[in-house]
Amino acid sequence: MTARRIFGVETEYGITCAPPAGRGAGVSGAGISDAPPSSDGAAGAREGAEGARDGGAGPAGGPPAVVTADDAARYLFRKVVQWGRSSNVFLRNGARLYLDVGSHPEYATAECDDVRQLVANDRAGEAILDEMTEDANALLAEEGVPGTIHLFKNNVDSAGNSFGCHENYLVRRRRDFQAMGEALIPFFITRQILTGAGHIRARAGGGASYAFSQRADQMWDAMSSATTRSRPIINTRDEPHADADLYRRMHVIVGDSSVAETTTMLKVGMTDLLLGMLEDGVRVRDLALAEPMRAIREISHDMTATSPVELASGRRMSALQMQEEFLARVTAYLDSTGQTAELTDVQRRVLELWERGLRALREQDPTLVETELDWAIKGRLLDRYRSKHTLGLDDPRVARLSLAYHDISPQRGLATTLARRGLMARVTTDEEIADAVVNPPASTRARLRGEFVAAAQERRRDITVDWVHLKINDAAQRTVVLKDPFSPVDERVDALLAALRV
Ligand SMILES: Nc1ncnc2c1ncn2[C@@H]1O[C@H](COP(=O)(O)OP(=O)(O)OP(=O)(O)O)[C@@H](O)[C@H]1O
Ligand SMILES: [Mg+2]
Repeated sequence: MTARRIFGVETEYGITCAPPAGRGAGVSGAGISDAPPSSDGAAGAREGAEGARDGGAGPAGGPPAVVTADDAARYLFRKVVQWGRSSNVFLRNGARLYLDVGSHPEYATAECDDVRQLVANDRAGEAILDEMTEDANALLAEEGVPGTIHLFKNNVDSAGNSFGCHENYLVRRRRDFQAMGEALIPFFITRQILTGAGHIRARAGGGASYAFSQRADQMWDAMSSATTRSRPIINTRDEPHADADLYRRMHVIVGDSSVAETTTMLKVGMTDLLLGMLEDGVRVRDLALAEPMRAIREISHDMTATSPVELASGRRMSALQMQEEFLARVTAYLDSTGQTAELTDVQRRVLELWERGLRALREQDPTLVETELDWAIKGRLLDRYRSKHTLGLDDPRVARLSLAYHDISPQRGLATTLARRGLMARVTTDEEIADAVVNPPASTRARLRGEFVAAAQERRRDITVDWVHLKINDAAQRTVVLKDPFSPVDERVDALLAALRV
């Protein structure tokens, strides 16, 4: 077995309220059949928190929304606020749900220790937010407010404002955290050729081109302790949510939100395997980039993945060659340490998809991954639609179809239909997702939090919870601090639960 690791994914969602039919309704799911997406309603997905903090502009193009993104977010969270008296709550499945600055919902999965479990928990977040969206739309209808709220699992709106999908990995504390960064920065900059969500990018002189990543153009620094003023690849703010003597939390800011489960699986799974090798002391010094922030953009824009970028050593390598190096070193490390034979099924699937994704690029044959990697699934969808209707990539109908790929609604979005038709692969089952909506991961600290939240809800008791604290708000103010995210059992929590149930 590879070393056990805790990880969690935070996803910020784009939100918009589209005008009703007649004034341009939301994108329909029809795009994958023959009819064009019905209208331009959803094209103006509003900016997320980061855009708002940066003073980003409002949406460009698309009709004016009838309800602002701020108002839509308030409708979305109305029930949550009634229930939790806050728009920042922990749920009985161990996750955190909140409304950040800039009116945009964020779901942070509970701590997971297995990639498949993480994928189910990430999808559970979508299911929870979709249910909230349906409730909010019913509320709009009741109040006679025209419009439909859409939630998008993407990273950039039509005005170019960006919002994030952050990955968190528990790593053992070492003095050479910065040295790990030497290997991780070129890894994060090049993995977009596999895990990018696909992005229609307006060209300066007119027209558009397809790029790997929505997020690449938005990153400004390699490493930094701030995510608001600067936008780093790794956030070095030291907040481990665990015993600080033993651990750090690697907070990864770069990376597109993933729609396909297999893309989430690969993104987190490949990073976990590389981290295991680096934590074991293997160094990767020779792949540092000369100009990381320039390289991240160039690599995103080059769909061949074969144009060379300059390394700090003066050597020139393509993103494809660099990812081939990372994969070769991880595979050799797993072999030489006897871990290959003990990999889990999902870890084998990660290595296989990593290899096949690179082969697809080497052979320029996206059909090798066209049901598994977001950029390829979406690229195929857009290509077929464009050739059927003879449209340019810069046509607004193509932009709307592209946006519908990210709409989390099983009715209005495309993912559910694509999966049903065998055009998008799955990792989990619907049952696993339904389970993750109500139950926390059973193997981590999240289990304790989930039980505590559930017990408090049932007894209507007032509590305060965060990643490490469980507290009953009564005269005794009993608090338990959970410094070990690996541990799903704790006698102190048993006592706390007993106190809640009296
Ligand atoms: N010790 C840990 N190691 C790795 N991941 C963790 C650990 N504890 C919690 N996590 C995960 O980290 C994520 C934290 O999400 P949260 O949105 O609260 O992030 P934050 O960076 O602390 O806060 P913010 O987004 O407000 O800046 C969750 O997905 C959670 O499961
Ligand atoms: Mg967060």
